[in-house]
Amino acid sequence: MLEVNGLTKKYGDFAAVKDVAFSVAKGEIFGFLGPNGAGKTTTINMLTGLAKITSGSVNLSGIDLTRHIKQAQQLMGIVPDESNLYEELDGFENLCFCASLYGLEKRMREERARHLLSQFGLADTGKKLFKAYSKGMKRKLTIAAGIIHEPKVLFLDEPTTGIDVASARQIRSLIKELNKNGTTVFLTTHYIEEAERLCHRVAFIVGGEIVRCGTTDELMQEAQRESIVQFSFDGGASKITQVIKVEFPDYTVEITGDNSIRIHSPASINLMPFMRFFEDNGLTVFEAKIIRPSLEEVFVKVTGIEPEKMKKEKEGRKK
Ligand SMILES: Nc1ncnc2c1ncn2[C@@H]1O[C@H](COP(=O)(O)OP(=O)(O)OP(=O)(O)O)[C@@H](O)[C@H]1O
Repeated sequence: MLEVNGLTKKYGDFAAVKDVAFSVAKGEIFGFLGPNGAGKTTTINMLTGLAKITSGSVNLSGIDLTRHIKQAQQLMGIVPDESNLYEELDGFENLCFCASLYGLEKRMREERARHLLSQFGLADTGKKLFKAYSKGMKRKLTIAAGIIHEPKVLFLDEPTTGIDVASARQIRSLIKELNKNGTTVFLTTHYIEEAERLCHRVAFIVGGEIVRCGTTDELMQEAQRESIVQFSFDGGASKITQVIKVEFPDYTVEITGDNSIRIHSPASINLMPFMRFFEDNGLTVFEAKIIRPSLEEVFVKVTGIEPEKMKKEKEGRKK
């Protein structure tokens, strides 16, 4: 759906985005994750025709963006981080106006506007002026406006930054729903949990460069230095630990609760011998869970950037 090669943006001598390459498949949610000033907005602006490309190529569904931007924009929904809607129009009017820009006829645009207001939980506020909306409501209406013409690809710049937790959760599930219904999504975020929960594939961007790119599973494998399995069972953990250490001397055993332990190994762990062992010792296993590293661990390992710092910087700036 989207093929990007050698994408570069220079402001004078300063390269904000350097030789970036990636592709997004149809039906994917692809995320750009990075700290302040990493080049996320600059990239999304180039991909959507809002900023001039210094060099490189972008191909959207077979259309060369540098040559046919208007044609490509028909396929795009664009949701900037700062809303571009009109303060003096109400919710319904804003949506109808956006629909008219895409050439939808009156009956169709009113139908779409009503449908979207209801889908985004804004049906009661359709007659309220945009300037009277809360931040969360503003963001939701801006997203609704971005999909008024049912785009094939939706570009979202920091969709949940600076809004309340409940609205952010609602927006994430709306994005998932849109994606389930066939919309390909490209988003930027500085929230690691958001990238982990929402995206099929993620690129880490730092200093204008992609430093890693892959599915969340692929990225996590990199931080996986050992295999870990957690067993929960109906017996005392400390007592059985001594026996396990004798029976399985090659594994490290860690007590994680009164009735749970973790087995660590540099190689992959075969569960069956452990299940048999618990059974032979008269214990019932409730759960055997493979413990994986989080995307946060991977991000810190690859970039050396502390996620909390990244979040605080951003939240501070938005206030
Ligand atoms: N118009 C401009 N002129 C000069 N430099 C710019 C301009 N716009 C952005 N930059 C610089 O380009 C770099 C990337 O900025 P960009 O806004 O793309 O980062 P970002 O990852 O979106 O950051 P944030 O999360 O803070 O929005 C930054 O160093 C920024 O200062």
